[in-house]
Amino acid sequence: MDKVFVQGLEVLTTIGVYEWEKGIRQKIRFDLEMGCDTRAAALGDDISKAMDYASLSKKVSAYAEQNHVELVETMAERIAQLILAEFPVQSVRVRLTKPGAVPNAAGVGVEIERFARDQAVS
Ligand SMILES: Nc1nc2c(c(=O)[nH]1)N=C([C@H](O)[C@@H](O)CO)CN2
Repeated sequence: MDKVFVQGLEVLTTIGVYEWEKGIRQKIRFDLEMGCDTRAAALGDDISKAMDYASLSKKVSAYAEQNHVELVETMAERIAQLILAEFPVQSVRVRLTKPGAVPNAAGVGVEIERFARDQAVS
């Protein structure tokens, strides 16, 4: 499977389980990997047939800035669902890092992978 990726996308948001975290904004970092067929875009050299990583980055940043949750798991899941719903991808891997959240650790976080084929149809 071809992959389009976004590495190290940083967003400031309110995220955390502790009371002191609910009144501040903290940096989180996304590493995103989208499984999709890149051949049509490559063949036509055509952005309209591509999984546009610039547009995807904008949407992910806006969502994460504007929506406040407690757990990194919740944010990662919602971002995965947003990408599956709005972009032509077969799979998405979301790695969310919260740098500096734990003393003496460079980062903590979660990585999930979700598949379009597993989404419910309505
Ligand atoms: N599995 C998780 N553990 C913890 C989370 C989390 O989101 N998922 N969050 C916290 C706190 O918000 C922490 O980041 C503050 O330092 C603790 N454990």
